[in-house]
Parts: sequence; C-alpha cells; structure tokens
Amino acid sequence: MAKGQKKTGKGRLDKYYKLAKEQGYRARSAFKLIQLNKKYAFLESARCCIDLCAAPGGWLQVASKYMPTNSVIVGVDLVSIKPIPRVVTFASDITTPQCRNLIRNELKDWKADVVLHDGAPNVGTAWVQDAYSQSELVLMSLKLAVEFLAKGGTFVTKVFRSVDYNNLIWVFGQLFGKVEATKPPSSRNVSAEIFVVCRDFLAPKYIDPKFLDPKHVFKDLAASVGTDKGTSANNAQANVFQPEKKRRKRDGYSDGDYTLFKKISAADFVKNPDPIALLGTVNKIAFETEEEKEWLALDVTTADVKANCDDLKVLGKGDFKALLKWRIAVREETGIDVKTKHADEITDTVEITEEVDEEQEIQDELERLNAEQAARTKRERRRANEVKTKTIQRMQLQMTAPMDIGMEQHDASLGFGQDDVFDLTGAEKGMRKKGGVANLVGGGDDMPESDESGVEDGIEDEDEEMLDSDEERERKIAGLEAELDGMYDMYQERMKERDAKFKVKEARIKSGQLEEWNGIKEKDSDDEDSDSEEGGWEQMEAAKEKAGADSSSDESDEEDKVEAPGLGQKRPRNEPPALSSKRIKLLTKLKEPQTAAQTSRAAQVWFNQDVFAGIDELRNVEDDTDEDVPMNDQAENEEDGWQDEDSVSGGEQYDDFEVVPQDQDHDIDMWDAEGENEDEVKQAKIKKFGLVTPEAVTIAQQLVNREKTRTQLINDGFNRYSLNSQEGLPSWFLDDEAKNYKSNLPITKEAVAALRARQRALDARPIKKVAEAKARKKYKAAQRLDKAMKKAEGVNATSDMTEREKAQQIEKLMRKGMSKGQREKKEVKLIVAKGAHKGIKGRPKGVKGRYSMVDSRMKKEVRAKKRKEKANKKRKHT
Ligand SMILES: C[S@@+](CC[C@H](N)C(=O)[O-])C[C@H]1O[C@@H](n2cnc3c(N)ncnc32)[C@H](O)[C@@H]1O
Repeated sequence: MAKGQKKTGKGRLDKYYKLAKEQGYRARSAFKLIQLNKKYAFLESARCCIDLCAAPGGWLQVASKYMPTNSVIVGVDLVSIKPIPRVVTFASDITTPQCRNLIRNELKDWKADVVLHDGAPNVGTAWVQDAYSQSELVLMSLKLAVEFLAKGGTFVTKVFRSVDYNNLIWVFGQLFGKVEATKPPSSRNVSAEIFVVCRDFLAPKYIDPKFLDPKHVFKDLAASVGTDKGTSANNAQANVFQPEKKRRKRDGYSDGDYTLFKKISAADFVKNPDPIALLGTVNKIAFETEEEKEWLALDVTTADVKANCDDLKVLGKGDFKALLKWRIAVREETGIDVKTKHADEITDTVEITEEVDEEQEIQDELERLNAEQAARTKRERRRANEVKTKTIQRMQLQMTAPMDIGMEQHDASLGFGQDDVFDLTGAEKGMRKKGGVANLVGGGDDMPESDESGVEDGIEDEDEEMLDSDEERERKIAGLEAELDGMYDMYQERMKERDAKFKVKEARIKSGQLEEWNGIKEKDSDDEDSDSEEGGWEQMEAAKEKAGADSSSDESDEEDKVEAPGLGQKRPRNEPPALSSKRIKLLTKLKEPQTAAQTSRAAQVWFNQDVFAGIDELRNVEDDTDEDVPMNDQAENEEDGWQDEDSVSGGEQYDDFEVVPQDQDHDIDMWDAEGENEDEVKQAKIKKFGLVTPEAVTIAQQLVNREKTRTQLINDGFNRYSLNSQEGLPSWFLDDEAKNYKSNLPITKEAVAALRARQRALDARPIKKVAEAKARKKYKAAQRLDKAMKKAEGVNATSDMTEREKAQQIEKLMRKGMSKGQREKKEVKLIVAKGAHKGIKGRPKGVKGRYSMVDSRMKKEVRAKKRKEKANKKRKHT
C-alpha cells in the first residue's frame, strides 16, 4: 500500500500510531491503558495482573513496564501472543472453562490485583461463529475477574455503546465499590468503545450466578425486542435510506437487535407490506421454496438483484431502490398487485364504450393541446419577464453585473437553470418537464412510480414516491453546494487577481499540500497554456492508446460514455470561467482514474449539474469497488491470524484498535512523506529564525523548566475536535473555520518578554546599507593608510632631504593617509564680536590659533544645538 494511502485512505496513522511505533508498542491501543493508568494509577501497586483478550500484547507491554519488577503478568487470547519479557501468555478462549483452568494453574492460589479486558468479538469471519456479542464477552471476562481478583482489586474493561451498557454498569456496581466509565484521549471519537474502570472489588462470599449470566443480565432487553417495533422500524428505514451513514458512524448494536445475522425468504420480502423496514434489518433474502425459485427465472430478477439479495448489508441506496422496484415487478407478475393502467389506456376504453365520433374527438384533442401550448408559452413568457425584472432590480441595487442578465435569459429560455442561485426548484421542474431527470437518473423505462404518477404540464407532482423525492432533495442540496463552491472559487479567483498578498498566501498554503489535480494547471500565461495543451493532448492520446491496449478497456469506455454528453453539451454561461471548453476537452483520464476527491472542484461543479445526474450510476459502481478495499484488508488480516476491527462489518468503524507493525524493514512504509516534509520544513524554519511566536516560546520554556513533559504536550494537542472529519464539508466553510477554529495556547509573560528583547536586539542592529557603508569606509581608510606608508618609506629612503625635512614630509603624508575623522581637527575658536572685539579688524588681542569672529546669537545657537544632541544621545542609551 502506498504511503499516502495509508494516511488518507484509512486516516489511521495518527499520532498514537506513530508514538506506538516509536516506543515499540505492538498496538496503538497501548496508549489507552497508559492513559487509563495515568488517571486511576492501578498498575504501579499491582503485583499480579491478568490481561484477557491480550493479543498482540500492547497492554501486556504496558503492564510489564508500569508494574513492579517480579510481578506476575498473565495474558490470554484466542490467538497466540509473541513472547514478552516477564509475561506468561497462552492461547485460549476466555469463554471456556479450559481458559479458567489454565489461569488457575498459572496463578496457583495467588489472587490478581488487576484484571484487564480489551476484547472484541472477531466479527466478520463467519456470522454463525459470532455467537458472543461484545457485551457477552464483557460478562465472560467479569466472570473470570470475580474469580481471580483479590479484594479491593481493579477490573478494567471495554464496552460498546449499546442498550446493554446500562445493565452491565449495574452489574459492575453490585460487585465493585467504584465504577467509572471513561474514554481515554487515544480512543478515537468515531469509535463506539468506552472503558469502564471498576475499582475496589467487594469480593462477596457468594455471587449470584445470575449476575454473570447473559440470559439474566440482558433479559429485559431481549424481551423488549418484540415490543419495540416502532423504533427498530425507524432504524431500519434509516438503514435503507442512508446506508452509508450507518456504515461510517456506528453507535453500537441497534436497539434490541442481538442476532447478528438475519435471513428472510424472498416471499416474505415480496409480500410484506413494509419492505423498507425489512431491508434495513436483515442480511440476506433467500430463494428457497419452489415459488421463490420460479421468481429467480423471471426477467426482472437480474444478476444484480440476485447478488444484492445475497448480502444486504453492503448495499447502497441505488441497490435498495433496485430491490424495491424488483419487488413491485414481482408483485405485478404474480398478480399480488394489479398493474395500474396508463391514462391513454383508460381513454381507449372510454372510446369503445361511449362510441364518440372519431373526428370530433381528434378535433377536441387538438384544441386541448393548442390551449395547453398557449398556456405554457404564456407562463414561460411571464416567468422570463419576472426574471428580467428581478435582475434589473438587482442591478439597481448593485447586486449583479449586467452580464448576468444574458445568462438568466438564456437559462429561462432553456427552461432550467439560474432563476435564483438559492432556488433550484425551478430548474428541477424544468428538467422534469422535459423528461431529462427521468431519462438521466433512472433510465426512464423501468420507473413505474414516475410513469404512473402521470405528471401533467405545470401541475406539481405530489404523489411522487418517497425515494424519488428524497433523491431529488439530495440532488438539490448537492447542486446548491456545488454552486456555492463554484461561487467561492470565483470569489477566490477574483481575490487572486486583485490581491498580490492573497497570491503569496495561497502559494504558501499550496506548498504544504498536494496539487488538487496534476493533469491541468490553472495558469493564465500563454506559454504555459500552450504547454499544458500540448502536453495534455499528447498525454491524453497516449492514455487513450494505453486504455485501448488494456484489457480493462470496459472501464474507460464507460468513462467515455459519461463524458460524451458533457463534451457535446452547450456550456452554460454561468459556469466558472476557469473551466474553459479547452479544459473540458482535457477532462479525459490522463494518468490515472480520477476519484471524486482528486477531481478539481471546478470539474465537480461542472459535473454536478443536473444534466450529468446519470453519472451517479457510474459513481455507484466506483463506490462499490472502493468499498471492496476493506474486505481485501480483512483478508490480509485474517492471513496474519489477527483481526483488525476496522475491517469488521465491511469496513465499519467499530472498534478503535490498531496493530502497529514491529517489523523494522517496513518502517519506511509507516511514515507519511508529506507529513515528514512538513516537520522538516518546520525544523528548518525554527533553526533559521528561532521560535517566533509567544506560544512556541512558552512551550519551549515549559519543557526546559520541566513544567511539562513531552507526553503531556502531546496529550494537550488532542481534544475532542482534533479528529473531526472534514469529509464532505465545503471548502469555503473549511477556509473560514481555519481562521477561527484554533485552540488557545497559553502564553506566559516571560515568553513575551523574551521575544520582545530579541526583537529589540534585532531593531538595534544597523540595517544592511549602513553596515555596508561603514565597511566600505573602513576599507578605504586602510587602503589610504597603506598608500601613505609606502610613500613614507620612499621619503625615508631618499638621501636628498635632511632628517627634519623627512620627518615633516612623513607626518604630512601620514596625516593625509588618515581618515577625516582620525585626523586631528584643528579647533576653531569662536570669538564673539562684542565689547572690545566689536568692529575690530584683524586678530583680536590674546587669541592664538585659528579663530572665527561670530556674533553672540550664533554662539548661543551652537551651544543649544550641542545640548540637544547630548540629550538625544542620553535618551537613546536608556
Ligand atoms: C482489540 S484486541 C486486544 C488488543 C490488546 N489489548 C493489545 O493492546 O494488544 C481484541 C482481542 O480480543 C480477542 N478475543 C476476542 N474474542 C476472544 C475470546 N473469546 N477469547 C479470547 N480472546 C478473544 C481477539 O483475538 C483480539 O486479539
């Protein structure tokens, strides 16, 4: 499996997975026990521990690490556990007496201080073998716990949110002093598991066996299975109408439903008045009786229908719909239902019985049609006028650009489109009128519901089947979302054009992410355009050739078929400008099949238009193949003798358990290259610029001062929102959320002070130009001095001069060689021209050296200037 896939596909290589790998734990679940122990501290004082359902041994490793040396640790599981130092393990079923005997042999007359149970039934291998549900397994582990626990001991168990939950807690409460249910941070939010920590075992002398008997503990609920029909029927409906929802987010076993596998006969399904409730609760529809076998031979019973009947739990909404249609067809075929006659058939009958004059009738019919046509035209004209008026009003309010008028007129003439961005009803109706939706979505031929409803022009179809209206609503919402996405894209595009900063920001964001779609780049420059066109075309040709050569050409054919209407279709003018027709041409598969996630948003907007609704069929096929993946995983896991619970029930997120491969050779596979680069980039930045935010400095200081440990920091980084799925959320929403949806990290005064001090030091440094000028000056001075020295040597060597002359000459040279600053400035004495000096000419009496005659005001000004400079200097230093 590719690195990227591991992370994004299953989304499971999280922090704890990496930590488990780093710290050598066999499963990420090890952190659950670490966190539970951190909260309740039961391992440090324990001398004997039994871990039930312990494979591959993550919890055993933790127990061995945290428990005192020389303590006894025993691990049991259905599958064998690789040896762990200081731990005794054996393979056994904890529900059997044999397991109890093995533990007894091991412990002799010792009692355990802690009994752990992290078991989950191995659902998925075979339905029949899964007789023990999770709750029953918990009860079995409790049975062992009460036998082996010492008084005051601790029992830790995993339970799932289900109707059994309260009963189990009640039983725990009878046997332990303190019972607390908790969900450690490392347990994924999507998982239904909860850990119950039962402390202070009461060790009663006699325990009523009923406490430990599933039949009694879960009795009330078993009784309610029959009575609670209303709820289960509702659940069943939800299962049928939103099968994918159920698959993604499992809240435990459905209420009152403890039998994991249910089969009904095809006759039950066909004859039952509430087929939807049935479909939601059963796993298989079987054809066993003679009558049912005959149905298998019917034309309507296609291979798909047969396959669907085999495993209802893996079906999508489309499949359920197909099954319901099949049921209607069989009912009609077998005479349970009488086929409702079409309107024209009824008219025929009237024709015969009433013997109406044929010509007269044609005449009437023509008149009726003409009247209808006139009414329709009138309605359309009125609607177009309304749209126009609305647009003009919008223009007056400056809500729209004049270009939009054309667009809307165009759409109105088509009868579907953009009357209002937030009103897709008109578009839907328009499409339906033209039979477009029916043709594209259902194929139009085998949809008895819509045929029978007989939609008249302009009349709302109120008797539509629930499934259809649901589908429409979904499509409407999807269309609306796509449109919002498109508008958001356009907005970003405009922002990009206007704002250079935005471009930089976006480029930065992109540098950390994978390109949406590598096939086509959205660039404006002509060069790049032509490049991409050439390259794209060539690649497309090559891809086509390859596809032709491939044996799996069916798939590409199908894709071509799907794309064909898109290419032939006139592009609506309201389409985002980024998707030019040239690009649409390039929307052919270039490198690899485009998944929904890979396809650029622009392409999604395009294909989300109603005219492409038929693509859903293809998408279903693709979805189905996607859903196969966990099954393959499951096969792999089974080969290893280890059941990964995510593969249970066809990839349902059931338990939150994950094995961490210990094989060092596979290390490379584990890490996600993308994530690693991010870290590297961060490290490089920190090295280059240091810590730049007060939050980072606060954390660093806390680490250095040992106020926080690394593990604490990691734990702080996880909250109940951290694993929130962003799947399916529109990009504009995510972008907006990203701005505000941040945890507030604490900042200390010291951190802020440290950062300020650093900033001041940076500010005090001269800017580059000043530093360069200073260096230049220094360099020139050195050169001048050098030159002067050489000349002085020459003077010294000459014999024409006396020593005194030489000295004078050299002094002169050296003075010249010195920089201006170094050269002694001869002080010019300022003599105020007042008193005795007033109006005198020539050197005043008693004044030696250079002098300058000034008036008194200038002297004051010079003094004031000096004072000011001095004061400024002082202020700078403080
Ligand atoms: C989630 S794993 C336990 C992981 C373990 N705590 C760790 O940290 O490595 C659940 C285990 O329950 C075991 N199991 C399920 N039913 C069992 C049974 N009846 N007897 C013994 N083990 C069972 C499975 O074989 C599986 O290894």
